Amino acid sequence: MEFILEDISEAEVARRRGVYTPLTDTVRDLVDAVIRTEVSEDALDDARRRIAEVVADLRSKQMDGPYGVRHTRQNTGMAWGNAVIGVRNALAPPLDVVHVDDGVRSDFTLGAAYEGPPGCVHGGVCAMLLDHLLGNAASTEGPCYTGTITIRYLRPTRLGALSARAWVTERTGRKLYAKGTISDAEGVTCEAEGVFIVPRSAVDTPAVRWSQG
Ligand SMILES: CCCCCCCCCCCC(=O)SCCNC(=O)CCNC(=O)[C@H](O)C(C)(C)COP(=O)(O)OP(=O)(O)OC[C@H]1O[C@@H](n2cnc3c(N)ncnc32)[C@H](O)[C@@H]1OP(=O)(O)O
Repeated sequence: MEFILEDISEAEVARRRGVYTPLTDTVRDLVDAVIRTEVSEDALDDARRRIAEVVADLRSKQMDGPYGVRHTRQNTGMAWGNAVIGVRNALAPPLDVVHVDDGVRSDFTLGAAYEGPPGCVHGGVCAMLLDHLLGNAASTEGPCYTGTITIRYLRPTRLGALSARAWVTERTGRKLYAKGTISDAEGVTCEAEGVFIVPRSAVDTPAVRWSQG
């Protein structure tokens, strides 16, 4: 696992973000539209053909593997393929994670693409978001990885406007213990606790700032 130096200015990071964000937002909109469309089957076939053309255009010049986790010389992180926060990943809600006094928080909306039980968020999606947030809270001094995480689902999390927070409760050597919650307007729907570990191999890694560029 290697972090990649993207040797560009902060202004260039912002410029690229401005280019990719609307594209990813449109693809996210496409995913929602496909789930909820009720147009005729002929219209669906026509849509499929036009979308396939766009896919072929995008594939005409492509990197070999995943985007990776990049960072600038100023240590701004560019995890743009990330499943939770990726600027270029339409599968990501995406979460905009904000650092607060006691950890991190994020306000976000989950739509039809995240459904598990009827009208509710898939439990695995809740786990993924909490894993990221707890990991982000624990990664303030450098990257750390989930060792063990436990989720307790207190009641169904309805699709719609949600917020989440995470904070570190304890540190022992390379192990950071963190907790977090997802809440709707009525309060906490699920909570998590986990152990996040700064891997031996990462001790010499330059501390990438664990926030999005
Ligand atoms: C740019 C914006 C992005 C911003 C993004 C920021 C947030 C990103 C968060 C993403 C979170 C993820 O999804 S991370 C991806 C999912 N996680 C992974 O893939 C991790 C896979 N596992 C590993 O790589 C490894 O097993 C590690 C790193 C977890 C541990 O390896 P290690 O470094 O060799 O650790 P080791 O010396 O054996 O053990 C150190 C101590 O940790 C304990 N320990 C070891 N493994 C575990 C474990 N699974 N659960 C509990 N505790 C454990 C040991 O007992 C020991 O305790 P003691 O004897 O010292 O008491």
